[in-house]
Amino acid sequence: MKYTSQMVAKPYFIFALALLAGEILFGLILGTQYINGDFLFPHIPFNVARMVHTNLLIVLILFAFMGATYYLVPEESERELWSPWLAKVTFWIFAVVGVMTILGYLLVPYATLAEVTYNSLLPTMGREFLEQPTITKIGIVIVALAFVLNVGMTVIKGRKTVITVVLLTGLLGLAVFFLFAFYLPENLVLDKFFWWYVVHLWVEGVWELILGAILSFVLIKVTGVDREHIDKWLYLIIAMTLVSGIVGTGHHYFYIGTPSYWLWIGSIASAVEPLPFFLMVLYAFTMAKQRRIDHDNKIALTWAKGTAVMAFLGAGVLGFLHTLAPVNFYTHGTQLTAAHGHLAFFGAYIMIMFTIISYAMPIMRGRPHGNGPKAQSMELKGFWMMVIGMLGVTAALTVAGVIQIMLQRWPDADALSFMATQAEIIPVYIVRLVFGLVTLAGLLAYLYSFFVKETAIAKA
Ligand code: HEM
Ligand code: HEM
Ligand SMILES: [Fe+2]
Repeated sequence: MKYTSQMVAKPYFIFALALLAGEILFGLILGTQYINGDFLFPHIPFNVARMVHTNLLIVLILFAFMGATYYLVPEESERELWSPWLAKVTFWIFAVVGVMTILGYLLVPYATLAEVTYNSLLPTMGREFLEQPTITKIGIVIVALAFVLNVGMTVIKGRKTVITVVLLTGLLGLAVFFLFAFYLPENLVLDKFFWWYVVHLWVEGVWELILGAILSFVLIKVTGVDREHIDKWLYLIIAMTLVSGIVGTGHHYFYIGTPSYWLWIGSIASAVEPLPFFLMVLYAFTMAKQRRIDHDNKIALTWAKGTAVMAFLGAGVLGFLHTLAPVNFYTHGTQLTAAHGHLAFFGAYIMIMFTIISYAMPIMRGRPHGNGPKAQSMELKGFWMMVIGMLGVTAALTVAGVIQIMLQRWPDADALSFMATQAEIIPVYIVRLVFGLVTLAGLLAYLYSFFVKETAIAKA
């Protein structure tokens, strides 16, 4: 490791992985409740489990982004982090606030939680992904400000690279767009309109910049390809992202009470959105092919290539599937949406976390050449089990979505109700649950790889 302050990334990565285990566990609870609605009722009702599942997902990604940033920014800027102390303090603030919030969801009825946290003073609660009590949201803003300050000062005082500039732009965007979480108009259409400013402009806008920057950092390190080469690709990818992704927000404004011009704008702009994801696949594989060095950490490159492919499948292919207005008319809010949501989040943002951890963690543990072959082979098992597990979950949800549309949405007369339709799909939900268990087994194999001991001749 070049700079000692890079070590602050470690607790962020470890905590993110712990949260991931919790997230998947709650996914399995939800998946079981789809088959038996009374499972764990009244202790953990579906709506609470769902909130915990999705909130853990968002928070763990934020921890992973922060860890990745703290690791790569000193190395890119060629100087120590501006304030390692601040990075440690914000870790603990964020971790405590996060854990308290999740416990709040689980232990107190949501309405009571809103009451005791004075949601009435500044109402922000009650919307998907943004369920956090207002005080938690304020905590997130404080942590984000301290984080951006710390990283910003490091970048400004050090060497500026395309990677750090793109990363910082993405992080600033993340913080700015989160402010829309504090705006809760009474009008439901306006509420939804601005809700997407957070949700869409994060995952299909500024987070993609963060994704591109982290991917580029790891690719430079493990392939040894010239920085100039990497920079050109990164510019192209982020330009395509911003051109398509910002106006592409329109694909959420089709049938929610917004003007009808969004049907055209949203369809056309978002149809271009798969392009940057496709470029990422070309990018990762071209860099791997043109590599100048054979890094011993093979598995990190596997994760990098895997991220590009799975993000393209989840966001690009499954996103495009329902992004044109006439199609979305039938698919909106069905299991097809959930299929896309799962593979896109996993492929892009969970896998990029594994990519950077796979590269950085061995170095932070005193193994500059990566883990030994035994640990890497165990990690590879985890890779494939998680990838197959999530592809299976997604495939099952896609089938479930098609059945749902045919029974509930398509017929003009005799359409089944929502609940009657769900009852028909139960066999498919059993398949989903099985693949969910494969995903969990994959995560356990992955975590186990951290504890694999190498025999003496391991490093040839
Ligand atoms: C890292 C892996 C996972 C990620 C990234 C993930 C992501 C998500 C996301 C984004 C949503 C919200 C979907 C939407 O609003 O359309 C969601 C909901 C859900 N997830 Fe997951 N999930 C993961 C693992 C799992 C697993 C393993 C299962 C079960 C086997 C599962 C079951 C569910 C269920 C049942 C819902 C609620 C869907 C509904 O409201 O009908 N998830 N998950
Ligand atoms: C990594 C990037 C992406 C992530 C993490 C992501 C995630 C999600 C999630 C979780 C939802 C469900 C939100 C909700 O209603 O609760 C959603 C909806 C949607 N996404 Fe994505 N997405 C990504 C990229 C894309 C791309 C590139 C496209 C288009 C090409 C796209 C098209 C859509 C559409 C049309 C919907 C609305 C579905 C509906 O009407 O029910 N997404 N996305
Ligand atoms: Fe979107």
